[in-house]
Amino acid sequence: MDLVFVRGLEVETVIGIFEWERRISQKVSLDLEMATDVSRAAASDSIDDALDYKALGKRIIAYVGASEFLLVETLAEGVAGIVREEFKVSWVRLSVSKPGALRGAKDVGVTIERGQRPDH
Ligand SMILES: Nc1nc2c(c(=O)[nH]1)N=C([C@H](O)[C@@H](O)CO)CN2
Repeated sequence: MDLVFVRGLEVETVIGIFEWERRISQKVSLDLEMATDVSRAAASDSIDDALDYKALGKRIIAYVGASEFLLVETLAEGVAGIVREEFKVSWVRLSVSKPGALRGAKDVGVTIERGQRPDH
């Protein structure tokens, strides 16, 4: 199995369960790993045969930036759905973190996996 990954994708969005959080934007950071087979793209050297991380990143930035979820769980599920349905990805592992949301911790958040992970 091959992977295309995106690490540390930072987006400003409205997110959080507290009243003060509904009035501000906060930074979330996303890490994605997506199953793919890079051999066709490697053979053709064409972006048309590749899982385009630029197009994917732009779509996620637009989605996350416009969202107003309470929980990082809901945001993660929404992003995973877009990756799987719009970009035809069979398996994705996705972390959404909210840096600084917990005093004393560098990072908090969730990691989810969706879809069938291909055999190695
Ligand atoms: N499992 C979760 N726990 C918490 C979340 C969340 O989204 N998922 N959110 C909060 C607050 O919004 C917090 O981030 C504010 O600092 C608390 N726990």
